[in-house]
Amino acid sequence: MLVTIEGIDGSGKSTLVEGLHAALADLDPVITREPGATWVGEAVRRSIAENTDPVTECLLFVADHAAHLAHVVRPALARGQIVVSDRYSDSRYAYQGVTLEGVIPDPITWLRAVHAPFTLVPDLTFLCVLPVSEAEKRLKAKREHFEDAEVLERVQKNYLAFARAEPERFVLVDALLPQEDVCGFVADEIRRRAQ
Ligand SMILES: Nc1ncnc2c1ncn2[C@@H]1O[C@H](COP(=O)(O)OP(=O)(O)O)[C@@H](O)[C@H]1O
Ligand SMILES: Cc1cn([C@H]2C[C@H](O)[C@@H](COP(=O)(O)OP(=O)(O)O)O2)c(=O)[nH]c1=O
Repeated sequence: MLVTIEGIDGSGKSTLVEGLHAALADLDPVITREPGATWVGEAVRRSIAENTDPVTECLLFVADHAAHLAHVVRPALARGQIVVSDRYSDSRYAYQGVTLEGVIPDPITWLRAVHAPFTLVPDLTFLCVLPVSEAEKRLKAKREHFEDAEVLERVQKNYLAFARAEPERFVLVDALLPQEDVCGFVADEIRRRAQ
């Protein structure tokens, strides 16, 4: 079973995934992430740091996804393990759908077409949702660089549209709840679906 965790910067994904290590330990899941599960992530980090052009950055994110699938996700699924990924293909559709606006016509359709021949669609996707103002408050306390509020609003709008279009795959998570409640809810839902 392939489970993905999505949401805007500061929505609590890393914190949630950290909690899932303990909460799901008996299921022995492979807990992984995009970008950065393989060395290709280093190229992505560099492109983010150097503010490269949006097409180059997008294609590096896609390369990171391809390497993640080939070297981590597919082998783990073949071994019968549950895979939980902090960000996955929907991050591209939501974020690069915004960054490629005005650069490539209909970017989300293009992004889906680029992924379709080689990606694996997740069985279950948790979307952490909270007001952008709250995410920014959390991020300000934590780090220097993050997307600006206007971009995050548009990214979250994309995510919510994807969730409406695929209600059987997406589960909305109230990211304003305390960390333990978020983790408990997600862990219970993964156990229920894994049966
Ligand atoms: N449920 C929560 N309630 C309050 N603060 C949270 C919650 N989850 C995470 N945080 C805090 O918000 C900040 C961003 O969380 P993080 O997990 O890094 O988000 P993301 O990985 O989605 O960017 C961190 O400082 C974290 O401690
Ligand atoms: C995986 C992915 C991430 N991103 C963005 C989201 C973040 O702003 C940045 C780094 O991702 P990440 O390290 O997951 O940041 P965070 O912990 O805040 O969620 O890259 C994309 O734009 N496209 C993608 O496909």
